[in-house]
Amino acid sequence: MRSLTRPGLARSASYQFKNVTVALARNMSTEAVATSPGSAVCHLPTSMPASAAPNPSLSGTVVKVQKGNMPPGFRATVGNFDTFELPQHVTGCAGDVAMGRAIIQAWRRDGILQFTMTPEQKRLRDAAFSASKRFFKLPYQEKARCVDDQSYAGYIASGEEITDGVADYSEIFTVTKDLPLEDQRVQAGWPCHGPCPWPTRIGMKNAMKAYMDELARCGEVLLGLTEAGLGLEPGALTKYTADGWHHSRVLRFPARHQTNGKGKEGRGIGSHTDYGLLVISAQDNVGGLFVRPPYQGEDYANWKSSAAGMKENDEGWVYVPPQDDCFTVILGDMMQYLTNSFLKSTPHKVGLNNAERYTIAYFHEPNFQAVVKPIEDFSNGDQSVSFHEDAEQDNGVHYGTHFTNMFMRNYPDRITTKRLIEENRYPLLATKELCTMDANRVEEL
Ligand SMILES: O=C(O)CCC(=O)C(=O)O
Ligand SMILES: [Fe+2]
Repeated sequence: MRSLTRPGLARSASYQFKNVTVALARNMSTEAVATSPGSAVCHLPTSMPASAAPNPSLSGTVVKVQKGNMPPGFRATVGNFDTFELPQHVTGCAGDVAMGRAIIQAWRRDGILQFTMTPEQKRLRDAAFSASKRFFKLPYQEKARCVDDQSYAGYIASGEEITDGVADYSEIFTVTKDLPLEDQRVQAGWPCHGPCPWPTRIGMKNAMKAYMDELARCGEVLLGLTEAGLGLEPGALTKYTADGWHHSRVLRFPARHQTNGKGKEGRGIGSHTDYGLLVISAQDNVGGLFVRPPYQGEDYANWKSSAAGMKENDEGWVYVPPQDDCFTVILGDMMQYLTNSFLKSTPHKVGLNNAERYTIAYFHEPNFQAVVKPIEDFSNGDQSVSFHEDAEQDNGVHYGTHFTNMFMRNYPDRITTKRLIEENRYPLLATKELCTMDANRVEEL
């Protein structure tokens, strides 16, 4: 097996560190477990990685897992990720800073972390998964009617989604912002804006709405902790998520065919990165997800050129074992761009297993109109990072354009893509109106 070096907190060539005190990523600073003085409400990771107990995800051991767990035909390290218990609110207390730093270290080391579900979150998750199962059991004709020609929301049949030119066998219901036809943005023909074509009778709309509202709250908490961990002003990240383009993919993966869950006839989802800030997922107990931790020398910028298909068949993937009552959180392209790759968008892929698999991925995103700009100065514990001298001299990334590009590429034959092209809507993305969030919400755009 090719040996892969992990960056830990090592500087990348384009970073300029001030006060370089580089701690080993694995050697968690004591600050990370320090409680806030006099605070009873501070919250700490439920399982902090102890430096004495190496995280197996880093051991480099290749493990063959028994049937019914890791999809057959795959070789990967089995992950054992840091698990956090999130606070209800972020106040900026010492505990928030400590947890923010621990969260950042986990993402920089593993590309993924977990947080535990509250009883209420378990209830919402169960209701959403039940609705998902009711939906996918509907007759094909009924599911196929759940399509909209202006938004990308609705049903995606198995084999319809294309990643890196190859069909994926996931069956999906996408939920995007459910905008009525009278909405001004829909009237104006803004790309991707339109209703969500919910199925009738099966209670999916209410279940998904309640689930996504709760994850939107968690997404804001995670961004708040990330701000605290990076030493940023409150709002440095969350200013982008006002009326964020949050969406979800409700997924069902069929059981594999004879092709070992790989290749044209049996791939779950090919390797890719997702587009926005955070992806918060819940999976059932079947297993199929793999993530690729940040490796030195592996640099992708999916907003510039597609990262789909990268390293798909290489060594170095980490299996994400189903973990009872935990959400996983990976990072998206906009988080990478904002932090100048200090936090990288997490490559991941899905293999088909012996049994069908259900999962729901929630995407916590910037506002569709947001133009995201890299943050010039931040810190991570003792380590300060500045991009003043190296900052890319570009005009930022327009999130709505990135989202539209991704969906047009993944669904080239969908009615939504055809209408977008026929009505020449794409150039609207470059107009001032579509590239500027409300000035009260995001300054300096
Ligand atoms: O199935 C999963 O766990 C992940 C799904 C995924 O990567 C996606 O929907 O973009
Ligand atoms: Fe994904």
